[in-house]
Amino acid sequence: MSTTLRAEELVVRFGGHAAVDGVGLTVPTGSVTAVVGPNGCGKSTLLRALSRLLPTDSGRVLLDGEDVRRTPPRAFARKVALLPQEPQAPDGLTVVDLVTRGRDPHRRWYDQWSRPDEEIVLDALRRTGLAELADRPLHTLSGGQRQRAWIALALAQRTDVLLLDEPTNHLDVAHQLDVLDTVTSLRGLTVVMVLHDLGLAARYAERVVAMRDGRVVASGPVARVLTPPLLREVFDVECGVLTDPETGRPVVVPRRVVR
Ligand SMILES: Nc1ncnc2c1ncn2[C@@H]1O[C@H](COP(=O)(O)OP(=O)(O)OP(=O)(O)O)[C@@H](O)[C@H]1O
Repeated sequence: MSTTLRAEELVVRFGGHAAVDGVGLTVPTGSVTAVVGPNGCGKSTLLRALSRLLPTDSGRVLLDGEDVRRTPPRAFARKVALLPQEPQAPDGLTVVDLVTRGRDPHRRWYDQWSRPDEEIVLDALRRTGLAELADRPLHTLSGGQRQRAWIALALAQRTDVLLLDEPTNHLDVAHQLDVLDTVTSLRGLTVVMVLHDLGLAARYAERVVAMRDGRVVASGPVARVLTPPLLREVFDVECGVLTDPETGRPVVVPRRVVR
């Protein structure tokens, strides 16, 4: 487990507008990074560019030192899994069908479904609390159950890198903690996740990338980035930053908008 991910001077434009505007990023192997910033600042676009879902206008993404445009899609999918913001599945697909697809990059069309594949899928279902719902069609699930099924799919891919766009979307507080405990406790896994909840970012991430207007305003260890002046600059919100007496980690208290 030692896949390295790096972006150099990335630019992604939609029409004339640069949604990602010269972003450089080095993601330390085995670290957990939260990408934060206001609506429309380019977080999802950055994640999609990192996962090669979006072509870049300039700059490059390097995976283990190789430009990802040269990495074949299946090889890429064995190393990097993406949870997009609003994933879509064909009608009628069941939870287990979806999670089983996580094994596709690891299997050739003529390979038999193996015991290890089966165990990996069951493990992903268990870790996301979905074992009981495995045979349910996705469209019959609640929003939070469906979100967990997509996370199970990403886990079943058994990649070194997980890119998660708002993984806690639709989740109740217990499942938010469950999912983030799971993805941040898998040893050696490199996680980059977009989070709107600064409390969760402060609690789970080791590093924070703060974006505004397509650019990285600050990037580094949580306590260095989640500071009142920086939060004001990025979000136009005055915040208090306290220390959780139990964990010693920062707790962000939003106080007022200062536009
Ligand atoms: N396919 C697209 N076509 C045109 N503009 C787009 C497209 N996708 C994103 N944009 C624009 O690019 C900018 C960045 O969008 P992006 O979704 O990356 O923001 P975000 O930071 O993830 O926002 P949010 O917090 O609201 O999810 C926005 O101005 C958005 O309107």
